[in-house]
Amino acid sequence: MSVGLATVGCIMATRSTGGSRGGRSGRSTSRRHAPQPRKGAGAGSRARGAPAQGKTGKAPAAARSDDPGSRGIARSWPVRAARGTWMGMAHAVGGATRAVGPRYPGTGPAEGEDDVSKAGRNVKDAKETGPGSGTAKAGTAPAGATPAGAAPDHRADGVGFFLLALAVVVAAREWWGIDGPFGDGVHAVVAGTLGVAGVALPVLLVWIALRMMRHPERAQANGRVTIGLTFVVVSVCALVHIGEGLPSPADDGFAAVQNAGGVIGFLFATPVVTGLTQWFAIPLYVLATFFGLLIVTATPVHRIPARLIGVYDRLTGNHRPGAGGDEPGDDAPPVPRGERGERGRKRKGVKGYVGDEAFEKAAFRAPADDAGAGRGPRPATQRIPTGEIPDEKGVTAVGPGAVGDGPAGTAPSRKAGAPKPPAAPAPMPRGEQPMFDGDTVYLLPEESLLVEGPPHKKRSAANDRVVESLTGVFEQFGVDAQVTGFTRGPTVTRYEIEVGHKTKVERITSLSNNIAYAVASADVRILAPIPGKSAIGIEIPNSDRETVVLGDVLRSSAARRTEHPMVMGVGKDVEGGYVVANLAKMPHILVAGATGAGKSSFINSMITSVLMRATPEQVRMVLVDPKRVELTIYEGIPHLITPIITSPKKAAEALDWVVREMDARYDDLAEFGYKHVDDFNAAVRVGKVKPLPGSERKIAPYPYLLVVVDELADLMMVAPRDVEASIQRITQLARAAGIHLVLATQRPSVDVVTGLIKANVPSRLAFATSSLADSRVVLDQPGAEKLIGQGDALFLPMGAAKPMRVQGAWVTESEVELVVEHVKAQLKPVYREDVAVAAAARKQIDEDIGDDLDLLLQAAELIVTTQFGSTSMLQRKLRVGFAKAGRLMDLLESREIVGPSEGSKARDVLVAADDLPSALALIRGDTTRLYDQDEDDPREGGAGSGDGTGPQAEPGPGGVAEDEDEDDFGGAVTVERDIR
Ligand SMILES: Nc1ncnc2c1ncn2[C@@H]1O[C@H](COP(=O)(O)OP(=O)(O)OP(=O)(O)O)[C@@H](O)[C@H]1O
Repeated sequence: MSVGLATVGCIMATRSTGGSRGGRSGRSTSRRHAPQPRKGAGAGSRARGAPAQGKTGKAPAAARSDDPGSRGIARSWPVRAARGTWMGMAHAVGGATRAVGPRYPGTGPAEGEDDVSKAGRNVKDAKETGPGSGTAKAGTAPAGATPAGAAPDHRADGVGFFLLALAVVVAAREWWGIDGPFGDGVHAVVAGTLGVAGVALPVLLVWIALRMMRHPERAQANGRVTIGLTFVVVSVCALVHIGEGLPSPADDGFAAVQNAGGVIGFLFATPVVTGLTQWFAIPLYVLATFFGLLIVTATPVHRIPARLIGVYDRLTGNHRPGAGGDEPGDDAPPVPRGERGERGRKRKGVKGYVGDEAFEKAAFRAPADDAGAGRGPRPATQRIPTGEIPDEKGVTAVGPGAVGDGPAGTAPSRKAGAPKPPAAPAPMPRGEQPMFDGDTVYLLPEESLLVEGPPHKKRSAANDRVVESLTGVFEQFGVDAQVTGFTRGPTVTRYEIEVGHKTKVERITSLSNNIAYAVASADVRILAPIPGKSAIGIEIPNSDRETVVLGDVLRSSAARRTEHPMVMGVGKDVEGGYVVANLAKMPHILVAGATGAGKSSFINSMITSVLMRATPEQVRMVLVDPKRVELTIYEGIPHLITPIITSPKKAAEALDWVVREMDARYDDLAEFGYKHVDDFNAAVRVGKVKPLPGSERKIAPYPYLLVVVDELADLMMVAPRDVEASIQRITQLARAAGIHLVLATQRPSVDVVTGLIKANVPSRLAFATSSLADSRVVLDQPGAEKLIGQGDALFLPMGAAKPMRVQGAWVTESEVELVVEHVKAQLKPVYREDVAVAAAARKQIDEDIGDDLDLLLQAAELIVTTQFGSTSMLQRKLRVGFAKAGRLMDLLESREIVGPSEGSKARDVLVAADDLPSALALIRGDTTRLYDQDEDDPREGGAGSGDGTGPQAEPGPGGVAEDEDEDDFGGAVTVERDIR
């Protein structure tokens, strides 16, 4: 526990703004060479840290601007003393300011932080230095941390203190009328500049100062506030000046200007009124004032009503669920990226992301004329509470960046000299979630780490040749049809054919072999008709195909439109639109395709997308890689909750752990009355979830858990029943618990992708399959057998009626390496020990069963469902010998599933068919599942009703969802039509 507490307090997730926004070089320089001071490190340590930059020959901008010492300017002692005194006073005032009012991680010791955690944090601070920071001192931040924001509270305190002093000076003259040459000078400046509005200046200065001191980390928000206030001040001065009759210094004297809108009022009001009359000027400046206030309060126009309700609730103390009043305001604790913008929203779907398309729907398409890549919100620097992972039955919850001193839970690192991973904390009572106190700064990887692809071609000579060939075929066979156009995708082009008045559509479909012959391609796919169009589509592979790079997909507006951490870049559709999907909305996906079709590449893109967009405290992963080669590159990333699992047996056990984790989450949801983990997290973040009386538990948000299995067949070979049962249980319930499965297989046969798995994994992605039968297993329809490999896929997200053809996004190994290097350099993984512990515990229970668990489960299921306790039936159905069947029967008897032997008669079956799940759970030794799911488990309701879209409630793939919009692939997917 103490180690857990010592781990981390909060992470500042910073999304770099890309090269175009500048500062990139400075940032990366500092990442590699300039360990920045952690919060709390004194100026001295900052100065000491700076020389470490010496390798590059110049210090990063942030360090240079922040630390005079780094500029090498020798200061005399009086200057240093004055500066030290000023900063000391400023920091004392700043600290006092932060100590007043609600606290949140990042601006001081969190509530409840104990000495141990503080001490632990200091240990961590001392240990954590970035790679390459050979000279880094204790107390320096991990490399890459807030270069521009080194000790933001120190700087902000200095500025804030100055503003406070200024406010006092202005108030002394403007409010209390202190006379004298100094006072007159102040009045001349204040009233001369702002006119009568200068009276409000002290209030404004105090407000800005307090804000800077209380939220030093919100550099960006402070910038926004400054812009908004500028609008307000200028507009108010202009309005006052108009109201006072537009005095001018030349005609009416400077005193008249001072008594009106000041120089600002004069400069902004006079030209507008002269040019456009005051009937235009007054509404203009009223609007500008209003606009400025919206900027200051970060209120989009459509959120004004919700904000007003929020203000009302705050004033009246009214706690309205889902209303703005309870939501974090500008001055409330910062909310993690992806969960912002929830103020004032009524709950509909997943709270906190209402209005976010990727959350509202499982799949969505952006219109073709959607703005291009590079637009949309760019996640900014922010501080977020670190990912404390809740535990199961006392499961230790540990988060990234923890530093311990024991060997347990060590993170295997492929890099020589990589920092030693921390020890896992001691187990805690069920549901306990240790808080992470202190500051850890985490930067999301820069987008520029992912390369840009070539611009998309809308037409090429190859397309013209195909049009000629198609026309030739129609002429040759006397079919009245013509090519009316085409849309070129990266891999295939869809040619649109319109048939003549009396021509049967079948005439075209029957020509498919001739068309394939004419265009010299075996992979011709005919859509008759193209959904939503009176035209036939003929998809023909491009002889000059293009690679879709992941970087472009993630930079597209479709991806930027949402900040959801589980949004991934899928690729491009057949019209060249970018496709992104929200894994949380899938909520589980089956990825299948023949060897070499592109599954692993897809999984790489998926994991890289998550690494690019999500902090370890937002998303944690369990990676299962029985092939042992595909995912090893991710070993040691802080998003991992357990080392990459390569043994199929262990993988089956890990799935079992996921079930337990899900159960633990559900217990919390039930206990605190929330239906979805997002609701729970939002409530935790605003302090609405309080530990039960007498409990010392510290409640923290749950991260999403992404479980990736890169070869389901290997798991199904070792423990089919167990794996199937775990998958079934996870997929049925896990959505509301924030747990999502990605199952990949190159053997989409019915023994691997069983009916049970299919029924519960609603989203499917089929790469080229080797047979039509495989396509049917994956998609419930043919089509995948005609795909051309190398990332060409049919994507059928949950709720979609028809699959969309996409070319999967491609990310090179070197890009992945860069991203992985970036995340690993910042935090070390902290593994959940209970994954292994649960497995060990189970082994003991199963000792007398030995390797027969799976057979025993099948036997129990057979006997209970048929209510017929016959050994020879077991022999027949399970294809086992007499001795084995007899042994199974004995085991079943020992577990009171069947009665004792009655000679040649069948044994009594003691368990009713309805109680089968409990009986199977008993055999597995899983006591947490000993309840009747259908009747007693409060969790069932939660799952289905989290947002009303549990897998069972949804139309499955192939099923037709109501309101199906052709362009709206069920909601998990966005397609952006800006073609690049
Ligand atoms: N999206 C893509 N864009 C371009 N090329 C791709 C894409 N996906 C896969 N490829 C090409 O296909 C090759 C095989 O892909 P990948 O390894 O992902 O297949 P796989 O289905 O995982 O095969 P296996 O099951 O054997 O691991 C890659 O090495 C690459 O050359």
